[in-house]
Amino acid sequence: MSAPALDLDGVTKAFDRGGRTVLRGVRLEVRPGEIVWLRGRSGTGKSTLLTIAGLLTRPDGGTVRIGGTDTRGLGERELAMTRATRLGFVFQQHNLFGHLTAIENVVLPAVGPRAGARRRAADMLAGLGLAGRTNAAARNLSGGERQRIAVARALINDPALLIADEPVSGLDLESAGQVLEQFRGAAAQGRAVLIASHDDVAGRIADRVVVLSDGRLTADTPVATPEGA
Ligand SMILES: Nc1ncnc2c1ncn2[C@@H]1O[C@H](COP(=O)(O)OP(=O)(O)OP(=O)(O)O)[C@@H](O)[C@H]1O
Repeated sequence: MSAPALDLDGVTKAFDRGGRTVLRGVRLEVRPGEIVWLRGRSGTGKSTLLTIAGLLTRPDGGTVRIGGTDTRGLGERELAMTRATRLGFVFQQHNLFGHLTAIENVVLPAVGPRAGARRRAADMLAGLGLAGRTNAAARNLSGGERQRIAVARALINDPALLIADEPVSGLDLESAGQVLEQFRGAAAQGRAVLIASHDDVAGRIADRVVVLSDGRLTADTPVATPEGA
């Protein structure tokens, strides 16, 4: 069996000021092709957990393995390279550059030859029903279109693990459904997907749900997929 795309073991994190311990020994595996939905009340530390899983924040203790590689020994350059080539991120605020076109935003983080990246980006945008919007400035697109472009951007380097923090928050149901379909497609291609979301709609695509409470993942319940979903 292949290594988990993400393996967190005994992860702890406290923030200096106020001395709050946010994570108290989190254990989580996400396997290739699996979609895990991370839930928890506001302020419980979901974003903190995602930034640790995404190698943007170092934990105080515990291990973070990406594709079986222990990241503790990696320096900043190696962490940055791992982030760029093996991880994809989607945030609540799509973080697109408004003055750049849709395709320019998707290609921006591409590693390797530009021409190939542009072809892949154009294919992805076409697959998202955005072929006609390829050269539109991001600021002129709807929130749902921008978030679909943000997912395409996260996939440009063919990451093994996709990490999404509140990716459908504020979107109407149809747009949210389209964004979630992209995650489902990414998982069908063998990518692992970890989504933190307050929206129950995330349950439509999740294989598992884990709940963060008091610094630990306290529940790990299979999600029933509704008929026809
Ligand atoms: N850089 C930081 N410095 C100090 N405290 C922080 C920092 N980042 C987060 N925190 C604190 O850690 C706790 C968890 O925050 P986090 O954003 O991870 O929660 P969350 O579950 O994602 O919340 P929400 O659902 O509201 O987005 C909060 O009390 C927050 O104030």
